[in-house]
Amino acid sequence: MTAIDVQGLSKRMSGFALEQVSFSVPRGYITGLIGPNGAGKSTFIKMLMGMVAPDQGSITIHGERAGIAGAAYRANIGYVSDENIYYDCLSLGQMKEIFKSFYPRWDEEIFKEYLDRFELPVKKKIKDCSKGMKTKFALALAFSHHPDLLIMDEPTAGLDPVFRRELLDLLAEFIQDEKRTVLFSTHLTTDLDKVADYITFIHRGKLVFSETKDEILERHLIVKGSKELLDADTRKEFIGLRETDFGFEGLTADGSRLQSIFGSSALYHQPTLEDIMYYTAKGGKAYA
Ligand SMILES: Nc1ncnc2c1ncn2[C@@H]1O[C@H](COP(=O)(O)OP(=O)(O)OP(=O)(O)O)[C@@H](O)[C@H]1O
Repeated sequence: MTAIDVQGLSKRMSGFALEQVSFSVPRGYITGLIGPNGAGKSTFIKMLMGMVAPDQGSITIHGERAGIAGAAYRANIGYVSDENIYYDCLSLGQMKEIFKSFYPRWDEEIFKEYLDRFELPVKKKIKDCSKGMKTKFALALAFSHHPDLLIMDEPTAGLDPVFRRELLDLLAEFIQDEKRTVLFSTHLTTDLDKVADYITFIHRGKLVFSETKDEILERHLIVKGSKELLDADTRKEFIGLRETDFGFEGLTADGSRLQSIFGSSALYHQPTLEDIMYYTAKGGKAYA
């Protein structure tokens, strides 16, 4: 089952273009959206939420076409923005009163539980809250209207490590019934190591891959060797290369192929998600 289906999505802005992005987010799992600064993650998330209109392509959420006009599907989405989208002059309690009127499945008891759990003072004005408190408030709101889908833009940024771990546990709990789905962007790939089932990687407005985390980690390989192994053909096998006077280290997306080419003359190890992001972003331009 698919929660989100994206087909041929394009958006042009000054100095940036999201180009022909197509992938799907499976229902019942946690998908991590990764990519370097300016890759287009927030723009993509805003398109999901109907806050930015695509130039071309379509987004379908639980079978309903997403868009600026069609607001009904949004009641089923718990959304956490990376910006403060609340009124600064209001208290948390006052903001909640406005927010809940948009959500038919609003659950006051759950909201109170999250306020306690996150230690949020209901009378505190939003402008007086720390960044982490605002994120916790956004999460409390999102969890309190029984969404089927959580879409979050860098929810773990600005959170202390203890709460970050707690949030990851909450996400794992959220998808337990296998009908609910989480999509979140992050720069903290260690968060994804812990909870993500699928990874979608966007770089310079283009989709690099969207696959299960296990498949991604299995097929990519870091290769180290002496410079004699590099020639015009073997260089093409790498997504990114770091070269020194003595040797090289590079990332390939087809580990078994490179093992059959270099055999025992090179060293191999499995990359982390951070390695994959680093080499993809730097490409051939990375030097030690
Ligand atoms: N309203 C806008 N008008 C023009 N350009 C924009 C607008 N919003 C974003 N951009 C540009 O679109 C590109 C992608 O930005 P976006 O915020 O989607 O990236 P991101 O992957 O979320 O980055 P980061 O990891 O730094 O948050 C950037 O070059 C940015 O300057």
